[in-house]
Amino acid sequence: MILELDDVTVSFTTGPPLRRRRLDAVRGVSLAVAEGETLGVVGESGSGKTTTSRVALGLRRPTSGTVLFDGRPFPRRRRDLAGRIQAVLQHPHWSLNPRMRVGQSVAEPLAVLGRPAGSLVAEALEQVGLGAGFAERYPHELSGGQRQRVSIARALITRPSFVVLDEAVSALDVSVQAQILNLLKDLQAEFRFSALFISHDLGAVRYVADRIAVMRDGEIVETAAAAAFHTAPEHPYSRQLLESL
Ligand SMILES: Nc1ncnc2c1ncn2[C@@H]1O[C@H](COP(=O)(O)OP(=O)(O)OP(=O)(O)O)[C@@H](O)[C@H]1O
Repeated sequence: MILELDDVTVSFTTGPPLRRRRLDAVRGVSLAVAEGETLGVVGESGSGKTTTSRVALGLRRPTSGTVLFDGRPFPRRRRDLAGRIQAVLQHPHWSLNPRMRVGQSVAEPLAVLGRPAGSLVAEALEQVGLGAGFAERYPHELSGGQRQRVSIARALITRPSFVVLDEAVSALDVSVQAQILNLLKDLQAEFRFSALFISHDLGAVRYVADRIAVMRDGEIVETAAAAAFHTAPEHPYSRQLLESL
């Protein structure tokens, strides 16, 4: 397993002083992502998806439960992961620095590791269907789909074994979404990374995931192979999601 969450709970304390209360953003979540597999997590707003993605990226420690990446707890220093985990998030204009040329943004994960970029940036831009010329552009000169392609190039440039995609296509038009999902599938076939694909959109999740976990109110109510989920979802909430598609 590349990633294993076992009985993970993340709690926050919220509310005004004297009326503080505990809120579990996720509660008792167990999931595993196998080598080369894409696990899809679907759930509506507030179901705990973003918290799950932050735990999977090692950016948030669970209040209780265990998280193993490649069989071990996350290292104390993120740098020790050496680019083995990367993220693609919803709004590329948050992850891409508006003042940096695309080439510099794509090279940044390598720079952090002290590795030379050489011809890798041009190659990465070709791989996501943009072409090397895009390296000179700024994010505001790109369409939403192109920006998300840049984010993907940037995520894959360290050849991660695991990628977390959190609402990675949700901000895009439907036709552009399909292009990006196809690109992701092609890149995964080529580079064989494992992925956690998180979205409120069951259609997108079903398109890319091998298995699907359904989240509701911080808990996983069902995990099933994508094919089985399509024909025979077990949980009433899963059926409801499928019917609303
Ligand atoms: N830092 C925080 N402090 C207090 N409560 C939080 C915090 N982060 C998340 N929560 C709460 O935990 C729950 C799950 O939040 P989370 O962001 O994981 O959900 P989500 O499924 O990603 O929703 P959305 O799609 O709207 O972002 C929500 O009720 C949210 O209000």
